[in-house]
Amino acid sequence: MAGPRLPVPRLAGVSQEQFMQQLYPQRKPLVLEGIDLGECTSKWTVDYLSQVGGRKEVKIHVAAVAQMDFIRFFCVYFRTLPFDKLIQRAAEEKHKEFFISEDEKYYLRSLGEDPRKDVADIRKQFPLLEGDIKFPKFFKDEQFFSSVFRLSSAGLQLWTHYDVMDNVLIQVTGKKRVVLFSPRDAQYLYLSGTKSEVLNIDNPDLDKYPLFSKARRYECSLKAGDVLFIPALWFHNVISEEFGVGVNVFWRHLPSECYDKTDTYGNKDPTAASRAAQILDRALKTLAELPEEYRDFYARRMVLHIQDKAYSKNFE
Ligand SMILES: O=C(O)CCC(=O)C(=O)O
Ligand SMILES: [Fe+2]
Repeated sequence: MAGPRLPVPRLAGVSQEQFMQQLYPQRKPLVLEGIDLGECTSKWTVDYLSQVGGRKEVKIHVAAVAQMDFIRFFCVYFRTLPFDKLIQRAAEEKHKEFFISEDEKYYLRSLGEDPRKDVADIRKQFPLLEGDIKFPKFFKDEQFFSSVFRLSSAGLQLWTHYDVMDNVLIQVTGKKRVVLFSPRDAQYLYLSGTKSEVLNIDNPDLDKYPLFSKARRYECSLKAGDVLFIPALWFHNVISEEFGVGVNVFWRHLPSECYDKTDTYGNKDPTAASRAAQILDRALKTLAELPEEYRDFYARRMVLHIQDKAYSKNFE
């Protein structure tokens, strides 16, 4: 049986004050309608983007199947294309020129100039597009982390993952379906790093992933002009129902010193969480010195201790 399904609330005409004071502190996803995004929603056609976005080489994922398999990267390839070529290919269904197959799909997540050192910022990498888009003014300027240009072929599905920044995902053109899961349901998602191993969320293999049926599934459809607020740590899985482009803006929720300074993607765990995970690995190595019966007993006691000391009492 599939888990409970819940709609993501949609709200129109939300002011900065209402967002900051009432909505943001709830740490729940929301679709915001009617936000002033500038001219991008009408201007960013395939022709316009291929002309104005330029010929610069961009790194992309090319998928021979719609559901990208990030675990084995089976049928997913990393390639580069000039931006204008990418736009044209991603917007068409069958390709005359292709890497793997005539119906391959494309995904762009834009990167910084030097992806190891710089965060993505659409205003720097695509300066001619900057004037067309206004970021929602919900956050303080100093919270800004990055702005990422995203582009996807129709039908492509991005695996379920979490990011560590607050996020406003601006759907500029095209439609997509986004399914979200609460950070509190992480125990049902079979995580591998920041990603869930359950690729087929609509028809999951429950023999392999029985707990997945307990995960509460929040769902929304985004159309051009919609903005989805994804709080940090909320899992999201995205299917592009049509070819479309979007921009997501990551904002820091915590003070900047809490984040990993080498993170350019917005998905490295806060440093205190990584340090705690390293200490836990050491604790596990120490427990391994005991025979199984004792290791099991003390491991269970440690789990109870963590639950008692570190779980929040405020969450359902
Ligand atoms: O809409 C997309 O293509 C992916 C969105 C996403 O993962 C993000 O904004 O963090
Ligand atoms: Fe994401």
